[in-house]
Amino acid sequence: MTCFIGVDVGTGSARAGVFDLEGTLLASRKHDIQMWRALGNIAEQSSDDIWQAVCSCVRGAISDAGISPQEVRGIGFDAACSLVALDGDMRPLSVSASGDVARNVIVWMDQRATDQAARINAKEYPVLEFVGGAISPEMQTPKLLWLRENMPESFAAAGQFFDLVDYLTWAATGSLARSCCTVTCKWTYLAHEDRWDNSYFEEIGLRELASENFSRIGTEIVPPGSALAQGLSHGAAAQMGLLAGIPVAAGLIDAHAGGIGTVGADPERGPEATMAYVFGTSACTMSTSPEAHRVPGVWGPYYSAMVPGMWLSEGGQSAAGEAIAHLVTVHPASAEAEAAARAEGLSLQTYLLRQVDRRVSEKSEVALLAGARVVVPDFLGNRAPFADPGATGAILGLTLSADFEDLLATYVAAVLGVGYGLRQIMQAQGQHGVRPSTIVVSGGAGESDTIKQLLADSSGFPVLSTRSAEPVLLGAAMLGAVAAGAYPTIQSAMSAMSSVKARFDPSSAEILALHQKRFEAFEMLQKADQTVRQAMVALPKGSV
Ligand SMILES: Nc1ncnc2c1ncn2[C@@H]1O[C@H](COP(=O)(O)OP(=O)(O)O)[C@@H](O)[C@H]1O
Ligand SMILES: O=C(CO)[C@@H](O)[C@@H](O)COP(=O)(O)O
Repeated sequence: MTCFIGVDVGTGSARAGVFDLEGTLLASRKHDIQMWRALGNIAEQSSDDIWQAVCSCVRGAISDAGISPQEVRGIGFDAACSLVALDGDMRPLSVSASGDVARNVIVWMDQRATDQAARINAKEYPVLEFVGGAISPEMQTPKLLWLRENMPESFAAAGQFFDLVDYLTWAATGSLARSCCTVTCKWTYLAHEDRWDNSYFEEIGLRELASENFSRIGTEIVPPGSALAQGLSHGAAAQMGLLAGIPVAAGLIDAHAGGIGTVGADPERGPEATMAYVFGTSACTMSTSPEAHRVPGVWGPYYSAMVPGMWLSEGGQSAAGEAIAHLVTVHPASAEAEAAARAEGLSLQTYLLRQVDRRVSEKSEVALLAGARVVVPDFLGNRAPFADPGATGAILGLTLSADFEDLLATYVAAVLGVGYGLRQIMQAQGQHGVRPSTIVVSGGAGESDTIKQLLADSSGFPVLSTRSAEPVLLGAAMLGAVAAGAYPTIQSAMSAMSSVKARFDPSSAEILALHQKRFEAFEMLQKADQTVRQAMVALPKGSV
């Protein structure tokens, strides 16, 4: 048999899947990864912990698939866009105020660099035109500047700074090559001109990186799917239970792997008409077009960062699945629901979804269970379309009810809030020429048909699901298949390995009218958040 392995490292877990040449999933494994959180939206991880989780998943998936290591012909990686620091001997280098060497990863959602991002955005650097008009504190150059300013010894001692997926491919092969996807989307590399912008680094305060010719952040920039070095190293092969020398592909950011794993599923429409919605801890909208579109607040346009040769516009919601998880966990009925979920061997969210399904005859009627509760899930700021990292979450329609039905109302309202955020991004993109006609969903929070119907109704766009239950992992495996030469291009792997399974059209006019009203309430509440925050800034320090 000819098999490919896809590895996906999200915010909360690492997963590995074994796929055949047609993209059928033979087996997968998941392993949670550790995260340290602290006040001020600090979020740190350990690259060693992540690597161990990856190796354990790969070993487990091969064993579950019942295949021999000889049958694995290629391996591809994707990961959330966290920043990894290694010292001159390529060992973990702490990025943490705790000094703990294990904490050498600044997670993408960490907002320590908010001031640095604001200072960068106060000037009109040309590179900002290729990140939606404003750099986000989630991206790497503000984070590097934070390190330079707050931990100068660590900054100086660093041997390499990697985006997480480039770290993983280095750990697998020893190659220091960076994927064009990571450096373009998160590090301000200008892929359409094949260059870094020296003056940007010199002016923002990262002069050293430019004067060393970018040797610590990437000098060899390669397309995703390129075969790296001599393939899997002996050391990595032993840890994964694979053969040394298997082709290893340059990787993708996780959202982009979700895009590759889904947007080719409908070959008649093509990637341009189909937008990927990758709904996990965060949510990302991935739209491609042959020409560059500048959409304020939507990241990009990024050249060749997802589908080769196409421009990418990337909208996002920093807290999506995470916002839903947060709200249901803090609800008074959560302990009771957790216990019931545990008894059925389900996660709390899956249990709630099953309970919701039991209460309606049509999926679209689930929206009625939210009653007058409206949620704005901007708990980690608003990534798109407002590029406002200071935005906060809001909830309307609270009463003294604290029972299970009230928890279900909060759950449904939170899912719909994510859907209305998606609708706002679609509207903003549409005004600037990015107009996909359907949305294809991937990610752990978007797996169920009920959620897909709610997304179709709340956004107003038809939603597709793919045959693969694990499209993000599939996207990573496609990279492995391309690196192995099983497919000549990513596009050919996309159309051969994925296909559409089902379509969810927006529901009846009556249901859509309900969503229109709820969307208007959502926007009112979001506006109130902006107004209140502006008022708070005017108050004397310490009074709030
Ligand atoms: N039924 C559900 N309803 C809502 N959210 C869900 C559901 N199932 C999982 N999630 C959310 O999906 C997220 C995990 O998705 P996943 O794609 O694995 O994330 P990541 O790749 O970011 O680690 C979590 O935030 C979890 O709370
Ligand atoms: O920022 C990006 C994509 O650009 C993601 O890596 C980030 O949102 C994290 O994604 P997940 O929520 O872990 O799937």
